[in-house]
Amino acid sequence: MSNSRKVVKLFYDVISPYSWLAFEVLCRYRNVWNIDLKFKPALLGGVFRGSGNQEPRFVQNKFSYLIADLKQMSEFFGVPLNPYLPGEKGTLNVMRFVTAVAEKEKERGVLVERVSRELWKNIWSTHRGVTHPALLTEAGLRAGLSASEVEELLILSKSQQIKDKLKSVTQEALDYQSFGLPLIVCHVNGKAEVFFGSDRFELMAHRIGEKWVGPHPVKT
Ligand SMILES: N[C@@H](CCC(=O)N[C@@H](CS)C(=O)NCC(=O)O)C(=O)O
Repeated sequence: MSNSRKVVKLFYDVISPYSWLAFEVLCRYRNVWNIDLKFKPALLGGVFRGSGNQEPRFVQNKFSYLIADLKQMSEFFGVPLNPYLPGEKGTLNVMRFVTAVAEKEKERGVLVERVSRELWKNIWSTHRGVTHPALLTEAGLRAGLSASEVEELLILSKSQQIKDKLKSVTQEALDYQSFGLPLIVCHVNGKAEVFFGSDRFELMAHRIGEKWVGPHPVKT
């Protein structure tokens, strides 16, 4: 294996609980595996529309299975999500906000990580929701942004630049033939390898020449 770090892109939407699981595991492994983790905020609704897929909630048996599965995965992965049917009617404004944070800090990825986590908590831990601007502000403050920074990001999130950026990242996921999220794309020797879900890490690790030791790796 070469010493150069492998680029791993995580396409996610905070409406997706499985994306949260994948996000936390990759955040843990980025200090263990020789990877360069890139956050790619995308729109799950756009991925469903663009691929012709539909939300899992429309198939009752699938939905019931997902609730039970998420309870087990939450405990196994150590991510505090309480599965339920969220009332959110789409996360367009939310993911534009996350995109604005990601664009503002460019390569660093520190704030986008914190903001995304706070938004996931709002939907999936405390069930407070996220789409109302006041809830976005509150999550931004909890993530360590100042009130004026949040205000600036909310304005930026409505700009054409950010709308186009979210569209292009969602299209990038579709170009990798995504039909849902999370989508993890690893670049190995210049070739993209694509994995759907938070349950493909063993295979992914094998493909990038790393070792999967479960969802709680020991930090080095
Ligand atoms: N088996 C995957 C399931 C991931 C999943 O169900 N993702 C949802 C969004 S939270 C999705 O996009 N589903 C589309 C589909 O299953 O067709 C995992 O464990 O992560």
